[in-house]
Amino acid sequence: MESTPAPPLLTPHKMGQFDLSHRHCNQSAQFPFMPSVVLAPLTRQRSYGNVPQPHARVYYAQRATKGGLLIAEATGVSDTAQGYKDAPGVWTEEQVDAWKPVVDAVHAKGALFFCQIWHAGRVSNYKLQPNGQAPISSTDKQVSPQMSADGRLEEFSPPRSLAKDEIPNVVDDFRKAARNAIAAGFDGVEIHGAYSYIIDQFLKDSANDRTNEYGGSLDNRCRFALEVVDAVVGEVGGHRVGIRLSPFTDYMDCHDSDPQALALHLVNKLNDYGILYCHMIEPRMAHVDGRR
Ligand SMILES: Cc1cc2nc3c(=O)[nH]c(=O)nc-3n(C[C@H](O)[C@H](O)[C@H](O)COP(=O)(O)O)c2cc1C
Repeated sequence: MESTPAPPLLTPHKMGQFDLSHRHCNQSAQFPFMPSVVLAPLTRQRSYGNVPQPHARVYYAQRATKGGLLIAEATGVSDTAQGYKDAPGVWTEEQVDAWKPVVDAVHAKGALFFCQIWHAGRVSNYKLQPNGQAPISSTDKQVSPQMSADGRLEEFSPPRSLAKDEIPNVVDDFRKAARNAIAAGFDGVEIHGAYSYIIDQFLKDSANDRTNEYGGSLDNRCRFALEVVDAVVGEVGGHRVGIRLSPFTDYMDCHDSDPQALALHLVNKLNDYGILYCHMIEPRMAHVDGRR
């Protein structure tokens, strides 16, 4: 009987300074459905009051193995970052302290743990915002109501387009969140630049209607994303910074008229920052993927 070669999934892989026990394989003709053994970030909405709870230790430790890599669920960088009730944050001391035992539990199993730092931008509503204010974004265009996975109609509030002089504060929130994540013990951070949240809103021309240096040309639309990368790398070092991008997704009214040009422009620019990895959602997945 002909034997099929074993997929090289369980072979060690060096990712920068990190020794992983399993490869993060690409799809190939030989292995068309090659899975990844990195735990993808998955929003759980069980961090009551935006504070990680003791049950998160069990949840993440159950998914940790020696030399494995886990990416934590989208974790808010500030009190305006929230887009889902009870998503965790990493902007307060209480949140940082609450993450510590979760990170320790993952490390005790010998795995690596990155925190996905996130700002929802306009994918939010008044109820989730401090003092019931409008969500902030690249634009004041509202996301149209969307059907959620469980069949409910999700509604979003009209956002407020950030003034140019407010943008550095949001960039700084990402920087501080990265510092806090490292203080909590995470091995690194993944900047959430995908799936229609604030960074994606600046990147894509359906959601970025700005006319100043943060809108229009590719250079201008990528400016916010790259300022975030620069700030985060400056704070914690590129050797522990990854980014997730989805130029090809069309989700929450956030799409681009030329995603390939956007993707190429962005990854070329990212080369200047020496980051650890860029996880780009594949075009083939873009039409089926992207719940969050
Ligand atoms: C319930 C749920 C929550 C998710 N939360 C996040 C998240 O917090 N951050 C993120 O980048 N992606 C999130 N995603 C997207 C997943 O990480 C992943 O990209 C998607 O499920 C496709 O993965 P697959 O190709 O392995 O099925 C979420 C997906 C689901 C279904």
